[in-house]
Amino acid sequence: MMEQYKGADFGELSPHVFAIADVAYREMINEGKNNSILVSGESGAGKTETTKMLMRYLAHLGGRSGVEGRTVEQQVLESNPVLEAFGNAKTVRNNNSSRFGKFVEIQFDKTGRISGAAIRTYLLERSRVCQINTPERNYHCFYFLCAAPPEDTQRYKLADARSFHYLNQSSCIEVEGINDAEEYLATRRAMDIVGINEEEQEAIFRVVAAVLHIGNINFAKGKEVDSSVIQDDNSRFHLNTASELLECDCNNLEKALITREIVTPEEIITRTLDPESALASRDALAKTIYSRLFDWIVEKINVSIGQDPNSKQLIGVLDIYGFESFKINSFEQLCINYTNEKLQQHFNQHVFKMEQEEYTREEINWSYIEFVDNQDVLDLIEKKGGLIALLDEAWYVLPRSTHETFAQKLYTTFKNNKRFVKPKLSRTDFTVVHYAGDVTYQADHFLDKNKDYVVAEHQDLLNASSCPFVASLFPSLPEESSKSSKFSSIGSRFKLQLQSLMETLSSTEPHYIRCVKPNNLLKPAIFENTNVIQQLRCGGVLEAIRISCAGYPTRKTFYEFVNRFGVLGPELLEGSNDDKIACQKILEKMKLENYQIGKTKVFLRAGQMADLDARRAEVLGKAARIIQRLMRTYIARKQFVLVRRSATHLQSFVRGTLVRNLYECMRREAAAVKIQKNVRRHKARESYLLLQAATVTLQTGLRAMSARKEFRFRKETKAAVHIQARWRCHRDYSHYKNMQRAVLTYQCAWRQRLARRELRNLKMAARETGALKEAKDKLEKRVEELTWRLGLEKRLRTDLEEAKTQEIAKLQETLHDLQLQVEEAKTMATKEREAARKAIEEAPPVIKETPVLVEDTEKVNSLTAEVDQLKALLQTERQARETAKKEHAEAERRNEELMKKFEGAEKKIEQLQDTAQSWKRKQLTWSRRTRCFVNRLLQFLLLRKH
Ligand SMILES: Nc1ncnc2c1ncn2[C@@H]1O[C@H](COP(=O)(O)OP(=O)(O)OP(=O)(O)O)[C@@H](O)[C@H]1O
Repeated sequence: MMEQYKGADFGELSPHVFAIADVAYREMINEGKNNSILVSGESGAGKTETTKMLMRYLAHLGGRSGVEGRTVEQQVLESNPVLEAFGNAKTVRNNNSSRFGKFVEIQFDKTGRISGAAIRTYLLERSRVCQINTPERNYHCFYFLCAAPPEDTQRYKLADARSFHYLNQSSCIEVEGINDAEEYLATRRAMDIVGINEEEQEAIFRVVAAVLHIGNINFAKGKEVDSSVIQDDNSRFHLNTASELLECDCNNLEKALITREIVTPEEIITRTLDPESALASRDALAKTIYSRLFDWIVEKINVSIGQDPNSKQLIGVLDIYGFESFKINSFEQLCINYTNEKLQQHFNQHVFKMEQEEYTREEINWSYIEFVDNQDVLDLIEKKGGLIALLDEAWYVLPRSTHETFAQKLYTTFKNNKRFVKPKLSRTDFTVVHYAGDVTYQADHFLDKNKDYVVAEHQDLLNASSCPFVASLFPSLPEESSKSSKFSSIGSRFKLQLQSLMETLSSTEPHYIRCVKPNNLLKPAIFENTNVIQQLRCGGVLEAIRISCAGYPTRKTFYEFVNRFGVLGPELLEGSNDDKIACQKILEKMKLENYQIGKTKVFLRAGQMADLDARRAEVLGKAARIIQRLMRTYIARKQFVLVRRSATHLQSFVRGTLVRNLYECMRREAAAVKIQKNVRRHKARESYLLLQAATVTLQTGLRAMSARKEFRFRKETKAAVHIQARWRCHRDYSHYKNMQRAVLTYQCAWRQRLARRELRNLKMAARETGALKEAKDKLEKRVEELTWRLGLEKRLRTDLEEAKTQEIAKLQETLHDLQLQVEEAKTMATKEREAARKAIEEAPPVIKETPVLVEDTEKVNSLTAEVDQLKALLQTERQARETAKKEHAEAERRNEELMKKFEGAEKKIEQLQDTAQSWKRKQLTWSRRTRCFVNRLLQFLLLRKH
């Protein structure tokens, strides 16, 4: 809704409080005038709610960012819940009735932003603190505090609201739609925003609690006449608690409640008070404390929000108590209704009187509209000799006056006043015919309620409080001022306040909002028609509508008009200096009707001004568009040139920077590549070296393995050759031995055969010839010679074999077998020799027995042949022996060669073993290096990871 009404023409949209606020704001901005919005209506008609909406709308229009997170407009808005908590109460007509008047001045700076605010309050209903009737309630703050969190209520020693006299006079404790506990917290939050700190809040609620405790102090008759004492322990408890909360002396509080000091020129007389007067004193103290507290809160809010001393423009919003007419109407109602009379008067003045007076002055064609003027009611109340004056007089001039004498005085004074009526059968009541209706007042407490002074004992008591907050509520007054203020009346003070308010309002452009209460049931959507029409009539709304329809709400001096609307016809202004004629020409050109031209002003009908404004706006709009176009062209070009130049500069700079960056990048890239290259090379080298080391180790291992294999193979081969050699040697030797044995056997057999044949031949020869005996001897010699030779041969052979055996035994144990065989052969040879010797020994007897010579010769021949054969055999044997020797020598030579080879092989093995050892050492070195490298690599990877 706010957005809808923002800047909308008045009357364009349906009536709304925002429309009024918008007009006021626009007028203030456009014409530099102060504006005020007067919200009026009956109690419960919605004035306070309307005021809050107005403030919210103005805050919306003129909102600004504030200091420390709290904006002025927020503070202004949040002042409402605080003021409502302490100044509003449930009444018969309204569950949230404002019991004080409020005028909020919202100040704006040149730009139309809210720059400060001031709240003025009027006449708080003090009597409500001590006296309420069902179904009304006391001020909300009392109930809020009683419903506060337990820690707070315990701190203030509070109990249920029903236990306090000031609250339980009415049976209404809770109000539908108000959650006191939540409201307590909301009030505290609002206090925070408004700028009342925690300490001050604490003190405020302490004072509120003290007021409740004061209300529970009761008095009983004292021993002396017209004296009183604290009634019971309960009362004393509340007395003590109140003094604790107010931080004042308990005895002094008691004394201030039950005694009075009368100052005479001679001495100070202390007078005791009867219980009734003590109660009155108690209530007076409670009322004074509460009203001072309320004033302090208002003052604090004003200080906290702050005022803008430079502000020239303001919008005032007036929310003042509505017209009241109850069953019992007292001094407060008179004041309230007096205020409403004043406001009605202001309305009349502005809407009817001043308007019509101006029409007459300007001599325009106008028939006078009648309206109900309430000036006479105001005269009755405020004029010299009026109600307020008589009230002051009754108290100030005639101290012995009672409410009855005061009523009588009224009756006599105003018996001819048509606004004053004396009700029949009444001695103290009087009726005032207000603009909104007749109200009958009971004059019973008028005199007391009009007295505006603080009992000196109360003032001294609270001024001496050790709590700075309480003491500040009752500052000590200078002697002179204390005397003068002691005798000021509430009525006259209120009159002065209203006068000041009216002056303020007169200096502003007023706007009126009339709140109409649809029903008395406090329910929505029910319209009690008679009631509504009554309110409209009483408020002069009907006349106002009439005058708006018939009258000329807008007027401008000729100069102002020409100045404002000259743009609609600039050609009409040429050649003439008369504003009046120019005005007329402009109006004719605009084809307006029913307007009037006065002596100095032009009078326009409702809506005509808006029409002219719209056309003016159109013309100005066109002109503005042209100017804007040219200006924009100029600015755009200028900006373009500037931008171009800047762009060129920027580009050159950016390009330079880019190139530098690029160069830097390239440099870094090259460096990076170099570093990468080196690192990679280093890594490749490391891995290569590692691989190489591993390969060399592997090769060494493999070579060692193959060398060992080769060595083993050679060793095996050598061993095999050796075995083969041994085996062949053994085989050949065996073969030789076998052959030898066979030869010998054969030889022996053959010789045996030959010998037998010889023997036979010899025997035959011996028998034949003795001559053969010589041959026989020769043969024997020959045999002996052969035998000797054979023996020699054998000996030589034995020696040779022995030497050979020794030699072979020295060389190798394996040749032992051969030696044994040789020895066997030797043994066998010996045996053969023996056998031959035996054969020879056996031969002579055989020869002796052969007598034949021829046979002997033949036998000698055959023997010679046989000897030749044996020689040949011996030769063959020798050759065989030679061959065996050679073979043996050959075998030895081979053996030596083999030994040499073996030694060579051993050397090679040793060499290979050395090589293997060195490889092993190298392998160990490389494995150590590899381990080292792996460790370093791991360390490097860990570092990189970190
Ligand atoms: N515009 C509104 N829309 C709905 N309800 C409203 C409106 N205005 C007022 N009310 C209701 O009427 C009640 C009384 O309104 P408000 O307190 O503003 O009256 P008031 O004229 O200020 O009375 P008083 O003179 O006693 O302070 C409000 O509590 C609310 O319930």
